[in-house]
Amino acid sequence: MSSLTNFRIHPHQALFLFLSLSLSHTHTHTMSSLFTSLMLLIPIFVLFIRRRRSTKKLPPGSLGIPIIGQSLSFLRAMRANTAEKWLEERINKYGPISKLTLFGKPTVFLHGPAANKFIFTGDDSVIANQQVKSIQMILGERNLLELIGDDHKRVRSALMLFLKPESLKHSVGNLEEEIRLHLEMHWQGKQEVKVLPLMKSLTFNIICSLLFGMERGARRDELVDLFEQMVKGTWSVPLNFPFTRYSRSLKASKMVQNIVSQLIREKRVELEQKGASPQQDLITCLLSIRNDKNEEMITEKEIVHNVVLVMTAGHDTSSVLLTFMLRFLSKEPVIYEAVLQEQEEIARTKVAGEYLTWEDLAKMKYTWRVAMETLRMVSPIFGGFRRALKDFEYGGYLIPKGWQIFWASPMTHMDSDIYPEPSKFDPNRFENQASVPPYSFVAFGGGPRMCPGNEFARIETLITIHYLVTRFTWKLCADSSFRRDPMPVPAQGLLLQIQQKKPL
Ligand code: HEM
Repeated sequence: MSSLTNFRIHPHQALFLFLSLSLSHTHTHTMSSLFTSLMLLIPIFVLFIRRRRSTKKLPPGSLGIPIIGQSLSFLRAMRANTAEKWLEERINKYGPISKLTLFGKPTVFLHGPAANKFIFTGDDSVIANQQVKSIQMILGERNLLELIGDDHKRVRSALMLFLKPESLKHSVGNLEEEIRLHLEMHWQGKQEVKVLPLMKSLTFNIICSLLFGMERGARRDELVDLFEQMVKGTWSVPLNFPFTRYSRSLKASKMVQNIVSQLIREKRVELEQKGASPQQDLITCLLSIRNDKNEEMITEKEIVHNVVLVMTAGHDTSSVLLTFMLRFLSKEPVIYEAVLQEQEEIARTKVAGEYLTWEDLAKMKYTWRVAMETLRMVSPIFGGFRRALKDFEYGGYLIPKGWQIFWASPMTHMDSDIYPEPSKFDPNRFENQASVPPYSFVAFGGGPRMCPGNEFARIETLITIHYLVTRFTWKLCADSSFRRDPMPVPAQGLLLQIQQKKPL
């Protein structure tokens, strides 16, 4: 546990200490020496109690109306893309630690790299990663975000078997095929495209095909519609009444889980009866992990809930990154030229139709810096929640058991002490990554729960950008402002005028 955390001593413990000391004296001394001891101990006891009380302060701020608190005003700010300003005003008013009520629970908001470190690496017997009720009910209680201790390690290592770079190396060709197919279907021959929905469809198809081994067709189409419906309710007030965003989302989640369960049944048959390779997709890989007694180590419920999590965590995030990269590249001609040059150099080494290799991806250093700068300025994940499992102190304030702990990436990413001129788009900030202070770039989180899909996201982003800059030119054709819902959504989905300059 971080040294910043001091546990409280309960009043009965202090009293017990006091009485034990006094009584041990009665065995050996006279009444007057007992009296003297008591007189000496009373000021120490009073000081002890005072100290305890002085550390018992709750953080500044107001909890507002129970359950609702500041949720509606925060969600309004998110939708108006003023959530950074909303939080900045809090920080200016109350400092980096303040209390509020979000999504039905008393919450403490913590700001800054030290707070990020504390949250990401905190002892999980004190800070649990439990999500807000609305998210938990939608994604399922056995998803990785809800698991702690050995359960978290077991399921996370199972996912990493598939998401680690050594395994992903073999997926570059398949990934490239999905991307080419997408460009042939949705970009080739078009003059105008709406980027965000296209990127969502691309990243969803990539996940369905590479991670779930799910064929294109009616089932994938049904899944994508239900999924969109499901995601909309993740950051909402958890009121389960007919026609609320939240209840629609819960209903969609049930249907998504049914589709995934059916898929698992099919994969189990393929694995047990048709000798499918465990490496063919994530679901088959999870089904094939066995203990000494040849029992499945990841339960069916865990597979369902984690497939739903990976869909959520890996699809919208990557599509937002790609969309906003195109937006920044459209507005920054010098940076666009540098990306183009890097990608053209790689394209020149290929004959028509030849696939990119793992080594090619390693050469795309500048393009990845552009991605990191995009993530700094428009993080797909605005922030996240943890829950206090015990009373603890942080920064001199008491954080009571049961409260939520809220972190928000944009507040760190736009801090001018860490990133000079934070509103300037400058990928060279990441040229020397060692110069970025720890826990200051938190687009992928940090610590033992850092995003396990970051390498997957890197590969799909680099290959997609390679094709977009080397095969097309584009121009923004409308307003490029955006709102958060809860992911960043550009106005009109980011409309681009495009022209194909080379065959795919
Ligand atoms: C640009 C793309 C992505 C971004 C910005 C992103 C961001 C994040 C962040 C910030 C967290 C940590 C949340 C927290 O600690 O509260 C996280 C966790 C997670 N991400 Fe990603 N992610 C991306 C892509 C992906 C992909 C492609 C996958 C899967 C293929 C994925 C799967 C996960 C999972 C399973 C977790 C939970 C990890 C755990 O609790 O141990 N993410 N992601």
